[in-house]
Amino acid sequence: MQAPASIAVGDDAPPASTPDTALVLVNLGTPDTATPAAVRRYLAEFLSDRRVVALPRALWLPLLHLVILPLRCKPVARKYASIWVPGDDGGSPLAVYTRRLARVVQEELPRLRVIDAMRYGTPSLAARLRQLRSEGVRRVIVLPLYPQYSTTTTASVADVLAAAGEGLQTQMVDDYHLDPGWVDTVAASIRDHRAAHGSGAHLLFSFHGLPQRLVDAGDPYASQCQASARAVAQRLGLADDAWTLSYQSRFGRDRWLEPSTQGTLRALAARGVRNLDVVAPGFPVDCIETLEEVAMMLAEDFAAQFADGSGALRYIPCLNDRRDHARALAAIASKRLEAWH
Ligand SMILES: C=CC1=C(C)c2cc3[nH]c(cc4nc(cc5[nH]c(cc1n2)c(C)c5CCC(=O)O)C(CCC(=O)O)=C4C)c(C)c3C=C
Ligand SMILES: [Fe+2]
Ligand SMILES: [Fe+2]
Repeated sequence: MQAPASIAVGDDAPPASTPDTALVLVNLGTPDTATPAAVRRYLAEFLSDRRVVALPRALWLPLLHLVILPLRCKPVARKYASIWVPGDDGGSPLAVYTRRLARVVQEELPRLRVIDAMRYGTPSLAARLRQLRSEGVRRVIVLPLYPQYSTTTTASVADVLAAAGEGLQTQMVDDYHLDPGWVDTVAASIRDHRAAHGSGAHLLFSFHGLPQRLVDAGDPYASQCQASARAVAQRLGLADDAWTLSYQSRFGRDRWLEPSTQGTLRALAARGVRNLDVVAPGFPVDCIETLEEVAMMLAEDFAAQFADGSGALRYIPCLNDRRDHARALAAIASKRLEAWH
């Protein structure tokens, strides 16, 4: 389904005189409602992307539509319902926080037009590019909200830009996994959380996983995750044995990156770590993978490792619409802008 070329309502309305340069913050995408039908629509688009699942189409598409989607859409819709943000400005957390983040980045960059877009679902990146063209925007900086580059995520945004960016001068930020402003902001969010809620005995960096096969084929994602975690730990002055990196959100039967977050939580519990802080700096905004998988399911699993009820996983929220997050992204975009002058 495609949105009309110009949807200028509410927050989407361009300022009276539209700047000729725009910044588009692109996130993965998420269902429009917490219903099995919407989840099915979203997952069908997402999981049909060859960048995400590279299996031969003749094998994968029947498996996806006849087995995976029918099995998955109902339980996943229930998960989304458990984290849905209420209110007029509510919706799926990923959509809500991406939209709010774009508004704060807009405040930081008054001379640019700043909008959000999604790789899958709505508002689609292709529709946003059409909208910007119709508003008279000539130059677009595309900033995928993936701090670490992966062929499955970042390159897929580049695919859309190549297909739908005609008539626009475009630049894309490939990654920002060691950007000093971003590293500072992640470190500050951990420090703030520890100051407010007490410091756990250990810090776990949990990143979204990836099939090992892609890493073996040269995807830089895992090494960028490691570099990000190390940089943040260094910024916090943490000793090497005070933090661990792991990968969450497995999907399918392939071998995924190790160690898994669930296995790591259990190993840390067995080692006697009772109070564990978990942060997910691969996710710029909170979503089903952080709020449901980590803050609900994995937190329960961790607590269950201690029969006397003494264990607690403390989830540190994503950067979301924090002012320093918006400033860090604005600075990354501004650097790209300078390259154009
Ligand atoms: C083969 C499958 C998948 C790959 C490869 C993959 C890579 C990948 N994903 C993200 C970020 C997010 N993924 C999210 C949800 C999600 N991811 C997959 C599968 C793969 N991801 C599925 C099936 C789902 C949907 C949820 C479910 O059915 O369990 C999300 C959250 C979306 C939301 O609506 O909240 C994010 C964000 C990265 C960064 C990445 C590769 C590096
Ligand atoms: Fe994913
Ligand atoms: Fe998940």
